[in-house]
Amino acid sequence: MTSRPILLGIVGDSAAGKTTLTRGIAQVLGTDQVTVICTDDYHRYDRKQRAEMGISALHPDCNYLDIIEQHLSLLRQGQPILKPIYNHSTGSFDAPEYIKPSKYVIVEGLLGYAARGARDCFDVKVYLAPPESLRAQWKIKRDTRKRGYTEEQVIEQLRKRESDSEEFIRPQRKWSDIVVSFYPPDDETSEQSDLLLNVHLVLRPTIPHPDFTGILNPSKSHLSSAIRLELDRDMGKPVDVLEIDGHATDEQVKELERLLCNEIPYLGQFCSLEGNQDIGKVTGTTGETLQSYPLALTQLLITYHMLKAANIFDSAEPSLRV
Ligand SMILES: Nc1ncnc2c1ncn2[C@@H]1O[C@H](COP(=O)(O)OP(=O)(O)OP(=O)(O)O)[C@@H](O)[C@H]1O
Ligand SMILES: O=C(CO)[C@H](O)[C@H](O)COP(=O)(O)O
Repeated sequence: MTSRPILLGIVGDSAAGKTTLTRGIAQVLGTDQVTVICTDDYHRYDRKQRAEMGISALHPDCNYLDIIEQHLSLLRQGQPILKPIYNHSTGSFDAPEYIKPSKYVIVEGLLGYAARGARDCFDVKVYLAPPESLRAQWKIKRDTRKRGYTEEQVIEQLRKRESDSEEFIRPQRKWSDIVVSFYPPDDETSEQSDLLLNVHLVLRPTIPHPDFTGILNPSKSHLSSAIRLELDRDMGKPVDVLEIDGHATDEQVKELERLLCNEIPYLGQFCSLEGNQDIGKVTGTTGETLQSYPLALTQLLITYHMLKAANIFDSAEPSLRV
């Protein structure tokens, strides 16, 4: 088993779903085994300074990318870091904290793949790319409920940041091993459809993915109404695409979970239909907690890659989680 920490990158624009995805993966791996770092902590300027300078948090010049590179490299070697803290409530910085990496380190944020030295530190790289209309809906909901903004302020911020999103955030998609896009069926964007979101997973051949070819077996044709494996192109490069629809039945989800867990039985105990209560959880429109199968399966797939990178192949025992 690999003794250094395993690093997972989760990159995407603001409110693309990084924290939501991270939470479920950390639960599967064991929260005591996971260190989560958010690269918002490496903003160079506080909120007031950014407003005065007319620079957005998405701009590389607005972030200490060199310190991110250095810290990721230290974490990968198992060394501790003194991490800054950006406080989203006050818009300024708190005293830094001393962080020792656990067995797994999840680094989520806006610009994780912008510098080569940083992206080379990751064992698994994920990029989140929901349709912009859905991201705007998520951002309005999150920023008005949890970050004290009005809806008008969030819409204006999205408008002002669009050019930086296009120039600095979206190009990072090309460095990822997996592109995750949750999307509403039939272009429907009503909040009620959150639980029924489909997921489109781009699987680049930059890491070895689980053997999903069972899906193509004629004996599994009943899966195709909700689960499909296809060949496509992403940013001009050939890729496999796994589609999981929000309306997948328990039986279809179980079959996909079996394929996923075939190589790593340890993962089996976290399958969403085998009694796991935590994976795939999302907060619904009125604050209630709901479970999404496409989200659960996405979290399982990414966890599969973390365990593979750690070289845990077939243990059913949490005791292996050193
Ligand atoms: N897969 C999903 N299904 C349903 N809703 C989701 C999903 N992912 C995210 N959301 C919604 O979007 C909101 C924003 O997501 P989240 O906080 O995970 O984004 P983020 O990328 O971490 O944002 P930031 O970088 O701005 O901190 C969540 O509060 C949740 O309501
Ligand atoms: O894009 C963001 C990532 O969450 C934030 O907007 C960024 O961190 C700046 O924060 P604030 O809204 O506190 O000024």
